[in-house]
Amino acid sequence: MTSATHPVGSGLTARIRSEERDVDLALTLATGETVAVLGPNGAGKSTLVTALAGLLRPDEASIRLDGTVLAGDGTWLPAHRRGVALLAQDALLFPHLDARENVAFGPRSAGVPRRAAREAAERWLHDLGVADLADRRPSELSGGQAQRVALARALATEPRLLLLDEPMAALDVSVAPEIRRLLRRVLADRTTILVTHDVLDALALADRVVVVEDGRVVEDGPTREVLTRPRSAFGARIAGLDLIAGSMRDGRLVTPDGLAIDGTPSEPLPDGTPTVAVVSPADVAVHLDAPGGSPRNTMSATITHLEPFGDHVLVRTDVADARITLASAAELDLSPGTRVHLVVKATAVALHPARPGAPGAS
Ligand SMILES: Nc1ncnc2c1ncn2[C@@H]1O[C@H](COP(=O)(O)OP(=O)(O)OP(=O)(O)O)[C@@H](O)[C@H]1O
Repeated sequence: MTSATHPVGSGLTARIRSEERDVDLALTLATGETVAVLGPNGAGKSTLVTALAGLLRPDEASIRLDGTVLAGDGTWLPAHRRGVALLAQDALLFPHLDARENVAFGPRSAGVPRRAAREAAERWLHDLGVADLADRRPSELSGGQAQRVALARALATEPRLLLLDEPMAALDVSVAPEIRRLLRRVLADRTTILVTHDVLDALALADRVVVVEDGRVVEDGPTREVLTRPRSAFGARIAGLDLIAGSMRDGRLVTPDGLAIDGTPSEPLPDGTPTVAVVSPADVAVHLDAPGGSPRNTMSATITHLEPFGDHVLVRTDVADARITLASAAELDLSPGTRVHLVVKATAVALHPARPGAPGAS
């Protein structure tokens, strides 16, 4: 039900500048693209989304969405005329309306007759798996249920741009995977900006990652590239992870090169699911000879380079990176070109579904 309503156009071009907040951000999105915006507290992420939504008017804004000027050249379209929907951390449903009325509110405000708006609301509630909660008020919903209703309300307005500001942050950790899975389906062909602190959200949902620091964009690139080879301080703090892409076969991740990796799935991953193995380089050991006999993953690799990392060394290879002590690096006499075996316990490997079509995910 999403694709028929998704207009074809040129996507989003935006520049937002606020002197008071010391924010100057420029961003472009192709139609249908999902971009994750990551950054530390106070970086300017909320300023960006509230300005795009039309809720905050910065000193300067130039925003064009699918060929329509939302802001700039003397124009400042009010929030309800932008075709932009914002879903925040808290569902912010109207407490006196039931779920159906909450979802119907958007189409009603856009002039859709009462009955058609109700029908649209029921379709969306059904699509998001909460049709049976249509008569409940927000106080009778769990956090996850309320967030599904809030998402239905956002989508029922048929937005051309969807803004998600930490949509899973207020949810119980046990509910987050389910909502992430739902979002993966819903966002597949939608132009979306997802503000998140969570690397997994970026991996599972985003085509591209933009890192914002001190009110400026400091990184912008494909998700896996930014997360594995961060160039900014914040990028390095949240990422610097080993990400190995493949798809599931017989309960293991198998890479396009045929490497099979055991790990702990974050959710049920049926055969064929595009998957990314996430490993911290600190959990990867380096051996010159293949160790035998233990239930561990062993990967043959060639060292590409070695980087000092405090009292450790980051051993970069063509497969994954390992962080080992200076003493062991010296003992192993490692250098670029050395063939090694990387060893990691299955319990230290998290297997997460990847966005279909993500680079490297087969
Ligand atoms: N209402 C406000 N009035 C003035 N300055 C503000 C206001 N809200 C935020 N700021 C300032 O604007 C800058 C950007 O803040 P913003 O809230 O956009 O960051 P953020 O990346 O969303 O942070 P967080 O992750 O904590 O939500 C910060 O310097 C912040 O102190």
